[in-house]
Amino acid sequence: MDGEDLVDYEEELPTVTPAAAAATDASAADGAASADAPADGDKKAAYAGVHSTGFRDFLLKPELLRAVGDLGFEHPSEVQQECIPQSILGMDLVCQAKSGMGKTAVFVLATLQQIEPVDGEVGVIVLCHTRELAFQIRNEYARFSKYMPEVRTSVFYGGTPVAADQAVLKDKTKCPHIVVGTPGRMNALVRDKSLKAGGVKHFVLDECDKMLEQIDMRRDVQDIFRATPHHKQVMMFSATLSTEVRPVCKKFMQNPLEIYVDDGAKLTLHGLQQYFVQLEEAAKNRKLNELLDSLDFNQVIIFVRSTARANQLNQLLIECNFPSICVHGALKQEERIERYQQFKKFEKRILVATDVFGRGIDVERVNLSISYDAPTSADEWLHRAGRAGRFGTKGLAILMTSSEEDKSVLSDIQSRFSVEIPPLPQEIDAATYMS
Ligand SMILES: Nc1ncnc2c1ncn2[C@@H]1O[C@H](COP(=O)(O)OP(=O)(O)OP(=O)(O)O)[C@@H](O)[C@H]1O
Repeated sequence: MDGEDLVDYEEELPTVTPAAAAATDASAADGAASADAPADGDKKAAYAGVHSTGFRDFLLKPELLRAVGDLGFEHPSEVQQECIPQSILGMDLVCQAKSGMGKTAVFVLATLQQIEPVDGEVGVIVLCHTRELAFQIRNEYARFSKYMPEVRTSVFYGGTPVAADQAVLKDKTKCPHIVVGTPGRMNALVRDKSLKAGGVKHFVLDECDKMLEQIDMRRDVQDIFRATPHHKQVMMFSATLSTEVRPVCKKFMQNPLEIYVDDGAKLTLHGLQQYFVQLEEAAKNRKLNELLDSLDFNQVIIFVRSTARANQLNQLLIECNFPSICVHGALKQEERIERYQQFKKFEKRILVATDVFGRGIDVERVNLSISYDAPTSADEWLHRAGRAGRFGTKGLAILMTSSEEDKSVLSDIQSRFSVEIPPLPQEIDAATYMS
């Protein structure tokens, strides 16, 4: 694939006929047994997939296997079983699987397995759409590469001094072999030649639909991609890959393996209960207070549509003595990461967030996701709801609807994912959403 092809697709999106899409989906589905959890029994175990494959069967390097063991991963999930064997051989991959099913480990293991670190050379680039997610992925690399001290990983994103990134890249003894970052900062580093992409052998996009659908990010992604060598492994991941975005992804790849686990209507998480509450805008605060008082939860993320609303709501919750914190794009970068870490470490139980936290963020104890403001699309709902119920655990997602637009998003969600989202009942048995 050369650079020119990539420039073209902005104007002319390739179309996929429904029949072709169905054929692709059907063939992918053939290889992918259903991840539906049985009615009872251990959900976590059920989500591990039906084959009896263990991480050992992937013939990973001993240092990786040891790290996997330390992390307590007993069985690969279905998406891991489907993707790891080919991706560790260097095959291009486009992969869609439900939220929280362990897509990150696929590319982290695939790249660590193949990497041959050369000092002064970046061999792996991973791009994602938010700074917190980049930070989180970098931490995943740190956890999995624990027994590979020769491999250096760095994270680069905007809102931090660029000179620090440039200095790390310039110093041969510090230059990372693996770089995780957000498109804007990464492109700036490529453009000013601090990041020499000529040695890149693996190029990964996480939340790829988000990055390729948003024009400014897509431009940055394309520019970085063009700076890398023609011959390399390309892997892309998301929980939501529409039939429109799939051909766009494939333009970056050569004969990719396409894995769509639990596609389309099946994307709803089984351990997750979903409800809506119809109410007046002015009644939202009172209802939220009531929910936080009456529901049993470990940690909750409350989604709002703007920075101002995040600040206001957070203030209100703090005044009501709730252990709340907020994150949004208007905060200073160090503050954003600091708050993300506080929440992740369970120092706060309530997080009010804009959609910067809607995708990818993995906080194990979150079992409640409340959309105080409705998301703008059905796909964004799925990502938000998926912050609860990670890796097959139980959870609860509640959508507040107050306007006609909210109602239409609700009906889009129900038809897109073939789910019925009922009104929130007066009482819910905590055992049904607490793991
Ligand atoms: N095989 C496994 N066994 C146990 N836990 C696992 C396994 N694989 C991944 N996990 C854990 O499951 C959680 C979710 O994984 P991850 O964040 O990679 O999901 P994801 O598919 O990328 O989700 P999203 O689409 O929401 O970004 C993480 O905490 C991860 O450590």
